[in-house]
Amino acid sequence: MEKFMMALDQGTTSSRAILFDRNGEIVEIAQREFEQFFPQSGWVEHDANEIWTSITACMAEVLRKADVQPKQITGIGITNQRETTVVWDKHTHKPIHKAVVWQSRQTASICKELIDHGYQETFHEKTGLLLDPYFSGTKVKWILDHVDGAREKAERGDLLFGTIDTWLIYKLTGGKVHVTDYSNASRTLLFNIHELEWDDQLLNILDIPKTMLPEVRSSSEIYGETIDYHFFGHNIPISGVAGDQHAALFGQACFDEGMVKNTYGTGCFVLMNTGEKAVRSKNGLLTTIAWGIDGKVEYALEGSVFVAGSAIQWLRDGLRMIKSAPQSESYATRVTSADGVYLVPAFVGLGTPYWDSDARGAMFGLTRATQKEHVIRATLEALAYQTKDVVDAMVQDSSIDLKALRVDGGAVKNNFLMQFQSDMLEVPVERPVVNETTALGAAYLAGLAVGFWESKDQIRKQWKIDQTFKPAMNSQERDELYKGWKKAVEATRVFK
Ligand SMILES: Nc1ncnc2c1ncn2[C@@H]1O[C@H](COP(=O)(O)OP(=O)(O)O)[C@@H](O)[C@H]1O
Ligand SMILES: O=P(O)(O)OC[C@H](O)CO
Repeated sequence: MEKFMMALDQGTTSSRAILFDRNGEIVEIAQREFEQFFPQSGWVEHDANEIWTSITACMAEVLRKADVQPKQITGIGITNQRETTVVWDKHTHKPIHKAVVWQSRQTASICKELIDHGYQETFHEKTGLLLDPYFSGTKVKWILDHVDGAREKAERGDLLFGTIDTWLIYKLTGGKVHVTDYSNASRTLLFNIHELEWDDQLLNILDIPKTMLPEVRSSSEIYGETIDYHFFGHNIPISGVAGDQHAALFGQACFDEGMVKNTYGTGCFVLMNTGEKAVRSKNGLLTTIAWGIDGKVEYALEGSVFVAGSAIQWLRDGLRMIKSAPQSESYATRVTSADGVYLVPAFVGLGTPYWDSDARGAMFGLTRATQKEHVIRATLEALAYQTKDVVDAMVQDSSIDLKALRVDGGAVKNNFLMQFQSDMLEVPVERPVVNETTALGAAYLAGLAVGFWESKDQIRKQWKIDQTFKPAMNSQERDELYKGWKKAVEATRVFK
């Protein structure tokens, strides 16, 4: 009987269940979108129960579509939108508030207060992160401060906290297992990434009881089994967990120090493997745990760009210049340049390396000759410029020269973007055959723990290139274009 691994990829806008075979190839996919809640300007929330039901629906659907029985699933790997925060009652298993999503800015004033108290350095030193509403710690505090009676319940030990991986494992195991992995813990602002434990000082500052926190485990081991009624009478081991960007780094087989991947989805997330060294950034990068496996953790440097593919959605839904995201490519290639137009998509502020949450989007260089083709091209180019900003910071911080960039995510189908990216970075851009690298990474982590795959070497061999884009632009043109981008970003930041 043929066996498979199942990956659950719980993303910001949709949930997916994907079956992989032993070659790391996709057998079947099921996907469900779920509702986004925007209760106030800048706030983003999800219904954690809807996330759970979307996942169980995907699990059932993928088995049905592939005509695969639960007993053919050797293990489950979970990967998730990171930082998004759920707090639930451990007796009823019910969330006490909507999940506060990573994009949500509702804890901006908590962060500002902590910065004013001079805590930035303490948090940065211990967690590798910044005091920004992006991370979970201040979201947990916000829920405890805002939900009636929550703090008393938390202090009595009745509430549990989890990122989405933790929430899904808890539900899949019928409330038996409350765990997370190193990669997800390293995004909470509560975890000491050097000592590898929850940090009492940070918990005190944020007033979060330790009893709420999950146990932190490696990214590849058996955490527990699904209870049988979720799986039609069969218990399946859950054996791999990683945050989605970390799983993508793993799925791209970036196992060696200096290897870099960029995922072009809603945002762009660039991660560089820095091996067993936690490199401290001087340029606004985050230091994060890539994964824990084989008894040790490895680290990564990360640059987070908040708006990337969502700028293409804005061209489609906001400006109505295109009918679909792929159409952006044909418009962009109808002109030979953006003709001096720059679009800075700082719609929710700027992430790495600027960390300017007050910046807002802007367009520069317009003339009477500007056409929509130029605007569309400038928007695609902005994804590549933002990536270059991050990669330049990474090279400086790590003193490692970039040899190639491995890419994945929805927007990498855009050949114009990939070529322009290679031109800007002056290195080959490598697009793999399997674009669902995040899910593949989770499947690999889970598969290694249950012997479905033998070793990282085997995985390395399974990684295959679909297309390599090589730099073709002359250096003077490139430097001039990039100089214009830098000027545009500066001007954007002045206008607030
Ligand atoms: N051909 C394309 N060119 C440019 N952008 C694209 C293209 N296809 C998809 N996208 C963008 O990619 C994003 C979807 O990628 P995906 O990896 O599914 O994102 P996420 O996991 O963040 O939801 C969308 O924001 C969409 O605008
Ligand atoms: O759900 P995605 O793919 O947009 O990823 C979200 C990131 O994990 C946020 O840090």
